[in-house]
Amino acid sequence: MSAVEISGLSAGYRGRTVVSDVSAGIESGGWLGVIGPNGSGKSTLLKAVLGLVEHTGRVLVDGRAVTGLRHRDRARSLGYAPQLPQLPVGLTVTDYVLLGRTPHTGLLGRESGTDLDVVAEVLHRLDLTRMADRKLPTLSGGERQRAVLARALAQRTGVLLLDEPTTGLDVGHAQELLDLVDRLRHEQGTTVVTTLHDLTMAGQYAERLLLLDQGAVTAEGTPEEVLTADTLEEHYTARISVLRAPDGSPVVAPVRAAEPRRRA
Ligand SMILES: Nc1ncnc2c1ncn2[C@@H]1O[C@H](COP(=O)(O)OP(=O)(O)OP(=O)(O)O)[C@@H](O)[C@H]1O
Repeated sequence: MSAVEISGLSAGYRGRTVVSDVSAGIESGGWLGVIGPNGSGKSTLLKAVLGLVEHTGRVLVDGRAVTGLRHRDRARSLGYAPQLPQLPVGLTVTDYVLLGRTPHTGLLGRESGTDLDVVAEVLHRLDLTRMADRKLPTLSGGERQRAVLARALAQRTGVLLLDEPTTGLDVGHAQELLDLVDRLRHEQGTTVVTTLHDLTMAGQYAERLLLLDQGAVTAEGTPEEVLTADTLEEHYTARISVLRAPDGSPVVAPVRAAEPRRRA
């Protein structure tokens, strides 16, 4: 169980600020969805929470400052699945997911029976058992995406930061993955922060949404509050209708222009 408190977080690269003064609180077992157009700073915000990019401001996990944690302790409390991970070509799926256990392995760096059990369970949950011995480059894009999530889940952290976890997944596997993350938060109190481009899914799974535009928070609240046609049209420069699913949740539908655009 881990509560996350972000206050006044700004971050950037080589002196250029791309995330400005973001504050957000996520209670233990909560799910915050970070949305926003391309380049608005979503990935950078996640990296700043992890301390991977230059930043100012504060991130507390259960009241402890993340910047004060040793690398190993940080990796025990924050699990991260990046959007574009570097995948070591020579590793099998099992070896790669075992890397997620590194913060827990003993001084000699040998994996224990518990580590292997955790990996087997995570592979099973993500429907990867059949591929356990395959080399990473032989996986399809969606299978690779699930292996990246498997590695983060194997870390068994109280907080999961997932950057576009459904990229490249078909709708069934995307739902399966988000359902699994949702189960973890209900069963184990895992606190979740995801970036998602699929706004309908973001609204269906996250309890609260934070909309970034040019690095600043432009809307924050429940999916019903944030996913309005006016707000989305303004910040995404898009034509949007917000429909309702049978359960009343917002369905964000792009609307095609009446006149086809002519090529110049
Ligand atoms: N390593 C880097 N060095 C310099 N600039 C960077 C770096 N990574 C990202 N940026 C810039 O920071 C800004 C925010 O990028 P970021 O990846 O956080 O956006 P995003 O909202 O996650 O985008 P997308 O939806 O396209 O994935 C962009 O202008 C991007 O070009």
